[in-house]
Amino acid sequence: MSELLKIEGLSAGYGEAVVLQGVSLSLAEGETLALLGRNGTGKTTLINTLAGATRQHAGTVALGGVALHRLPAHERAAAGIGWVPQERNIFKSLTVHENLTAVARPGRKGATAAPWTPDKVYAMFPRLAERKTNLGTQLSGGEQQMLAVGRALVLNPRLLLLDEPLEGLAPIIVEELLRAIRRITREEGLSAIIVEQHPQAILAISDQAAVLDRGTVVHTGTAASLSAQPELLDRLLGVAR
Ligand SMILES: Nc1ncnc2c1ncn2[C@@H]1O[C@H](COP(=O)(O)OP(=O)(O)OP(=O)(O)O)[C@@H](O)[C@H]1O
Repeated sequence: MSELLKIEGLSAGYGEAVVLQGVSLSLAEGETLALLGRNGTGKTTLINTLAGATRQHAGTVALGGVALHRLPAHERAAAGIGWVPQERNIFKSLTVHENLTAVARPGRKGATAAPWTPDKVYAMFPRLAERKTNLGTQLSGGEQQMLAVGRALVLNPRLLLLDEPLEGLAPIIVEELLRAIRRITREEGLSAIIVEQHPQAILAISDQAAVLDRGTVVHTGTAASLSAQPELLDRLLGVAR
């Protein structure tokens, strides 16, 4: 499998504050990475850095051979980044359909799966199809999250970044989103990095896992092997047993 993402010696933060220090990670095309760690260990900062929303102090990030770290944030969607931030950031004054059509980009050359269009998003999330003409303000938290994921998909990204996509959602919606994420990554073959507080649910649908602690990578390996070692997982996440 060819390498899609290569992060080397990455240090980044906010203003003069350095949060990530010497982070190196790689991800193969078509794989999903579960990015885990206790609160405040730098997971969101890493996702935001890939999206170009932090200050990068050192290191390189290559996406499909393109030097992502040299691109301003507004050029990263064209380079292949589909970002679903923790705050969702949907356009609340636009309808569901307008949210999707406002950002849609054509599919990528050479992509094997059919390109993501608003209709393909509606087929994935029938709840959104029912709410096509509703404004962002009229959506539940789960519907907003589905729309945020859909909006990243219609960019036809090479790498989907999901920052705590299940946070604060009712169990039934969590199940629906997990099924959709599995379809997007497994059946559609889209590469993704998923930050989550529910490690087992995410490890079950990921290929690789990385754990951050105080802004550095303290563990990398396959998701299956970390999932099979609950004591190691608890230790890495600082959970008392
Ligand atoms: N906008 C910001 N300005 C300055 N410091 C920040 C900012 N956002 C986060 N930090 C700091 O960066 C560190 C890492 O935070 P980050 O949000 O990346 O962690 P996290 O692992 O995603 O945690 P959580 O699970 O709580 O979201 C924390 O010490 C936090 O206080």
